[in-house]
Amino acid sequence: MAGEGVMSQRELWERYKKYLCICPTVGFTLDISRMNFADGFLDQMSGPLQAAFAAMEALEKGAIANPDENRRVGHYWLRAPEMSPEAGIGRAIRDTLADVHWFAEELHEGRIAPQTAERFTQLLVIGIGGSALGPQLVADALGGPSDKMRVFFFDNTDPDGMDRVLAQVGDKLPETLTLVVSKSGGTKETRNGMLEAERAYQARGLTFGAHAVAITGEHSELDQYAKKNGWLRAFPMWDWVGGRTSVMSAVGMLPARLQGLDIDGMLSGARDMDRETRQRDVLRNPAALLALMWYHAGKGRGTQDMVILPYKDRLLLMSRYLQQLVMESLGKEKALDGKVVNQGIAVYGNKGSTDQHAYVQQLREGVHNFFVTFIEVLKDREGASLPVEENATSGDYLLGFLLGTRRALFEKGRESITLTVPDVSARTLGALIALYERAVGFYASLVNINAYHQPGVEAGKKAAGSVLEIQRKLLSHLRGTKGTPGTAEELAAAMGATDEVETVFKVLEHLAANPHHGVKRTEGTTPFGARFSVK
Ligand SMILES: O=P(O)(O)OC[C@H]1O[C@H](O)[C@H](O)[C@@H](O)[C@@H]1O
Repeated sequence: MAGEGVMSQRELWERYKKYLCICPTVGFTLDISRMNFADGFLDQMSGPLQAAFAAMEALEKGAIANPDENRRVGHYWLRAPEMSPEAGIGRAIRDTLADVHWFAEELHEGRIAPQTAERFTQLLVIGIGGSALGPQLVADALGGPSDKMRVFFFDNTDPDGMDRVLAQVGDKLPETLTLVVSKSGGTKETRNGMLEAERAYQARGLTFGAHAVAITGEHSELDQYAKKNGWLRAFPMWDWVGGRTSVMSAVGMLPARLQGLDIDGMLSGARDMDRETRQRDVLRNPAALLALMWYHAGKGRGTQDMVILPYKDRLLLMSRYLQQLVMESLGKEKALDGKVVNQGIAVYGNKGSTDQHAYVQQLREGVHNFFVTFIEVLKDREGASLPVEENATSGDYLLGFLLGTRRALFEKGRESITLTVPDVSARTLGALIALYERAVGFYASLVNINAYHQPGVEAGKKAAGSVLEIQRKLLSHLRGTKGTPGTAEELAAAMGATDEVETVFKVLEHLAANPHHGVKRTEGTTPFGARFSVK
């Protein structure tokens, strides 16, 4: 099979009907007719898929599904606490959710109030990775003019990025609640963001703790800091919830509820999708079908990139969210049996039809290393639409462009999945997230990897730590020599770090570009001959 050149429209319609997966409880359909798998493929995969179902069932019952970290994997319990393997876990989930509702209610009513203003009206969320991407997606997808609080994010250690956000908050800082979110409680970017926020409050004569809430693991560094400094509250994160699947814990639920969003709707959408994706009949299970299509597209080795194209502005951040969920879960060096496999699937995308005017040219004609997932949203907007032409609205065009692009790609043998959802409501978003969480879990089983750890992330963090260590040594050396300038090579040698001369050079260039440490740069005859000193 090689696209519409080979299959007639009539045959495609038959294929569409044959394979369409309908999820009645959430109103989704998943169409895999434009994936060129052979007729026997689903049968062929039934053995490995049954094993994936069994592994998922064990995971949901509380098995150690993350063996490297010796942890359970409990994000499905967050929307079905009665399924958790211990009563204590179920209780913790319910109590935390009740607390989230209570806290938001108290805050909206002004019974929990800021130090000097009458009410909290703004929300600054500080976190990174799984502690930011979910909350950002939810805030952007579901937010609107009737929100109870305006939401901002620090999701990096970029000083200018933080200045930009604080400038937007502006005079409303006294009415701003800051949530600091970190499962481990030790992530440096988040720690830095917290310290920068703290300084901003102090600069206005405000006590940070009276405006701050932590969401973190018990006894973490952040938890201790929050307690010591009298923060308003700390909400828990549990070790059986991974960062990238934490959006339905307090991590996502607290900011969303504070914003005034329907978190119960989100949880119910996820719960219903979980039920749909527990079915063992593959044609009724959209998560199993997704995982199988990923396997088909990339031959179980991730050779094809996953392009996520929602035709809806509100779902713009979906691809960013899925980038972490898919790539951090599936991008692994070793299989569960220790064999080197270098697995993963690359994810990118923004939104249609916008991207049709950017990279879709390459998708149709260029290097053939991807498959597309179109996300179609049936509901155009609240209320009626303007006719932009006779019998056509802007929303009709959106569908026209989606179907047109899908056809143009398929004509060239480029495959796509089409996921159709009714709207962008809290329920739909919960179901969408749940669908991908489970698809990732199934796919990980199909390729025999641990989806729930991230050993590769540590290497970068450690290396960053040693850069900062070199900088500390360098500055103390420069201060000790009282203004004697040196080149990067001379300074590295003097510090006994000849091998690290490139790092020394990069650090010096950065220090000299910023006023804080008082490092001065004098031009040399070559770029590498510049001399550096501290006054
Ligand atoms: O929530 P935190 O502990 O601060 O972690 C934030 C993020 O950073 C880590 O490096 C992990 O790779 C992510 O999975 C995690 O979501």
